[in-house]
Amino acid sequence: MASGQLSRAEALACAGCRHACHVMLYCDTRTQLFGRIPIRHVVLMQMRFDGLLGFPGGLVNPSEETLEAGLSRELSEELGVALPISVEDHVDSCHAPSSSSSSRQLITHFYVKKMEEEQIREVEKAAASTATDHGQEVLGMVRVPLYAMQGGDGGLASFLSHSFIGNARSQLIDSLLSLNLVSSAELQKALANSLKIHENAAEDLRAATETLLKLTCSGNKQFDPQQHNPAHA
Ligand SMILES: O=c1[nH]cnc2c1ncn2[C@H]1C[C@H](O)[C@@H](COP(=O)(O)OP(=O)(O)O)O1
Repeated sequence: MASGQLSRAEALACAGCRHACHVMLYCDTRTQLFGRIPIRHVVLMQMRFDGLLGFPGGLVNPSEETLEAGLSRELSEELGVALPISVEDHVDSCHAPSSSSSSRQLITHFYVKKMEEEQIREVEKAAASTATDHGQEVLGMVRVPLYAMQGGDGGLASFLSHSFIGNARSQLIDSLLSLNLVSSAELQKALANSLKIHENAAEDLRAATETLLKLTCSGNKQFDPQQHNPAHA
């Protein structure tokens, strides 16, 4: 067992811990992007309310429900379908990085479930139409692009450079590797390109901040606070 990981029994024995369960739903596909780039697999993630990428799921109370029943309940809220999740779908449990929002330690339980392509399409449709969380806690489902394009920058590398909640990025990378959805060479290239994209994005953000400051300053020259403050009238 990798460091930081817990057995299911150890995790459930943790008194006072909070528990969250999330699942990676995926399928094989023969479809090709632009009729030439094999998509190979559809892997579902979601854009959360906080602007971060994560897997569907949420907090579960093991004193009231099993981890799997709790996960299935969360999925009906987020995806609009109550997918049955079983103990066999469980991949690992581990302590989440500590957060300032709660003093109680969080344990995250991760599951992986393989589905048929048609079932994945049904999930996507329901998530955007009947799911109660759509547009609120979940801003939308997204498919993870597993291919590389545009000299290696586009596709998986670009996707991995986004911001993820908790350990969701490593849950994705570990699963892609262990399920052989992407080779380790492809992943290494994607991660190396992702780091470069991240550095360029930091530059872009600095430039955008400077532009905003300049615009704010030039705007403020036209707006004379002395004239608009009743105390100076
Ligand atoms: O995809 C994830 N992978 C690992 N940890 C995650 C993921 N999504 C959320 N989390 C962590 C961080 C969150 O604070 C808790 C609770 O999850 P959340 O989905 O926000 O729970 P609720 O919908 O509010 O029940 O788990």
